Amino acid sequence: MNRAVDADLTRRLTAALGSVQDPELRRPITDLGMVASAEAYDDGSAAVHVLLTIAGCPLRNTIVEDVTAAGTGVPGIRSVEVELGVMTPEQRQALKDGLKSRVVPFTQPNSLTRVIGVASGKGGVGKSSLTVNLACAMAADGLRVGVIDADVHGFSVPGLMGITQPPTRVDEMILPPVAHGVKVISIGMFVEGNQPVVWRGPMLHRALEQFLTDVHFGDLDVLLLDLPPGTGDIAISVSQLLPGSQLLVVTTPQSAAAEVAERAGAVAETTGQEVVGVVENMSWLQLPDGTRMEPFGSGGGAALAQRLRDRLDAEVPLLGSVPLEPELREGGDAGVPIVVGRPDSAASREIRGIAHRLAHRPRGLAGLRLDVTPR
Ligand SMILES: Nc1ncnc2c1ncn2[C@@H]1O[C@H](COP(=O)(O)OP(=O)(O)OP(=O)(O)O)[C@@H](O)[C@H]1O
Repeated sequence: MNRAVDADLTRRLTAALGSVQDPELRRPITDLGMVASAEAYDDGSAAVHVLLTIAGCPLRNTIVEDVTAAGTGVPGIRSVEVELGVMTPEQRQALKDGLKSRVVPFTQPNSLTRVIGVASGKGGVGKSSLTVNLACAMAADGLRVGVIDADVHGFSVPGLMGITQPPTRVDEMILPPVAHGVKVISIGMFVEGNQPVVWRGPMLHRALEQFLTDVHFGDLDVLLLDLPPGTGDIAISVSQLLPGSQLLVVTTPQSAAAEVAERAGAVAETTGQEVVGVVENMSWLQLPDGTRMEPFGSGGGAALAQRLRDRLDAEVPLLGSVPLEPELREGGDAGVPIVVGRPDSAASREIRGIAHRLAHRPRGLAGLRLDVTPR
């Protein structure tokens, strides 16, 4: 057959499969290792290989129907071929072990932690710098805050926070180092020196899952995730592992950057996540004579918020615009975020305002598990 894999459609298919639950185990089939492969093609067809736990699974028809319905529910996919296989004894054992240990505390019905993924369309717009500064500002405000550096290919959070010590291990549990009142975990704490991480989708998913299950953050008010730039596998994993999480989108005032960031925000359309707001970074530079220079133009943040509002049909505010300040970069290089080292600077004041608005924005119910039974 003359068809080619469509990567974007495949991501949407994978995200959609996260909504299919195994009828008996009541967990997403993607979490249970039941999806051996899933591919969507440029002719609108898709193929999903599902591994059943046992050969004569009585609920196989339900699974096939649910997978087909989830797949054909993705705009652009017209048909889904479902191939059924059976798990090997090893795969079944892994599933059983996983069911025992894999509990993500932040998705439990009684969890009060607000989880916010910080996303951007492309690299270098200041996503990581804003993540750590927002975290420090919230911690200074008395909130219990954790940060997961999910930008596994370009981890930078430990450096920005000045963390050099490795996490402490207690048996299976990992205790995150604390800096400036914030608990931080990063893949950078587990690799030797400055080695690049060359993991692909499933390993990234597993790494993130391990951070969420094995790292003991204790009770948190807010958990921020520094996501990799773009709309890759991690964004999908986050929505699957943390279905109630929200997204904060960072852009520069440049219109091209805002357009690219719109795609990152639009991932929310597929995953059903709430976009909690937009932050514009590098908005202006204050010159010594007091005038403002706008090296990256203006209006990108407001335009992006408007486009996301139209696209998602939801309220998406521009939460703030942070100026370009050399001290912000210097603070990052020194491991002392600017809100800690230079709290009176214009950038610090703006970031504190954003942190405040973010922490006090009412949390939507999208993706939350409610303890009610519909009649
Ligand atoms: N408002 C600002 N003023 C001055 N420098 C800034 C500002 N925001 C970010 N920077 C600097 O810009 C560079 C890129 O920022 P950062 O690493 O936070 O971006 P990023 O979007 O997380 O990039 P990546 O996704 O590639 O890691 C850094 O050197 C940082 O210090």
